[in-house]
Amino acid sequence: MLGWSDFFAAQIEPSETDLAPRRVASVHRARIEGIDATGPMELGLPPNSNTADFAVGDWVLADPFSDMFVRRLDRKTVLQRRTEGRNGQQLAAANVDTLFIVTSCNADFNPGRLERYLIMATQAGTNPVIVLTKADTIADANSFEQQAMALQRGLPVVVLNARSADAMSALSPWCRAGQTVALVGSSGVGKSTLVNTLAGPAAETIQKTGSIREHDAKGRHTTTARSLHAIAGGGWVIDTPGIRTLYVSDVTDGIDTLFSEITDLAPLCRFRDCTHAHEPGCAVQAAIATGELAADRLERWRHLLAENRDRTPVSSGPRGNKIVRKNKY
Ligand SMILES: Nc1nc2c(ncn2[C@@H]2O[C@H](COP(=O)(O)OP(=O)(O)OP(=O)(O)O)[C@@H](O)[C@H]2O)c(=O)[nH]1
Ligand SMILES: [Zn+2]
Repeated sequence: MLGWSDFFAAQIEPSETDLAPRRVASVHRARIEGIDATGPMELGLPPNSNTADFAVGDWVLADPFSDMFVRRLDRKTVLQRRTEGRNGQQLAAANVDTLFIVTSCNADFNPGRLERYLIMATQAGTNPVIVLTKADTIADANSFEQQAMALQRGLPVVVLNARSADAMSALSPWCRAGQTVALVGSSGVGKSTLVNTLAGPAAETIQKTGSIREHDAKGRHTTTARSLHAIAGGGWVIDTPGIRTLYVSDVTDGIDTLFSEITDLAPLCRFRDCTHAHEPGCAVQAAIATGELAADRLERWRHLLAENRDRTPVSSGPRGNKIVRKNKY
């Protein structure tokens, strides 16, 4: 239910069996909303807690009667976005199994941008899937599909018309019971259309029963939108504004995975610290000379490495978002 799995169940201590697991459905400045099999509820937070420590998709343990928050469970995956503020990272979504990287069969298609999304997905610990929308608007989507497949080894690529009923079945392998998906991509590529297709009638039901009416600090009535939606068949889709566009920083592992054909060649270079730029005996340059590796691919690898170096704070501690950080509760 709700994406609960052994990974989370195993974290519950014997003393915690009376507590209720709840999933974070939306995060606001002063409060968070949870959801369980019985429906949505507001989660009570201890004084001085910071809602920025929570992400949509988090699993928490709460008192089943008061809905008081007790403890957040370790995350399986976490998607973060870089910000100018405080510690430079903002939580976008947690426990996302599959990230649909959405682009369309037109001018939006940009290998460089897709590579950034792929890096981010790997870094967060989620499985990327490229979703190519608007296949119905061109005669042959094959060249887009081929280009997308060339981006990373073993990368699933789905070509579809987001507005057709087939879109649901095309994406269903990643939306099974207990699975959580999220979508990223630029404006207008069809993310909302896909969320509607996936969450469809279920989203409306939740929206109807779920919109919590309450008083904000000034005593006004506010209604808030949920960011976690049920998919027919038991999966969940996270759709928060914060997750729709994300940036690259501190992503060395993701870059290595994305450019594995370059990473694999590096040990064959004469110099161990070869930059693959001008050194003699460079296996990467040799692969470019034979046409085995595309020169623009190496160029983008170099660019992303440099960008990552510039943007990653030196004192950032253990690398990667994948590492479950000790939380303060
Ligand atoms: N023909 C066709 N139209 C599509 C397809 N996917 C989306 N559209 C249309 O493209 C427009 C933009 O789609 P949205 O779903 O709003 O795009 P979005 O990614 O959510 O955009 P933002 O909300 O700005 O991030 C809408 O008019 C959709 O109906 C598709 O596969 N084929
Ligand atoms: Zn080299």
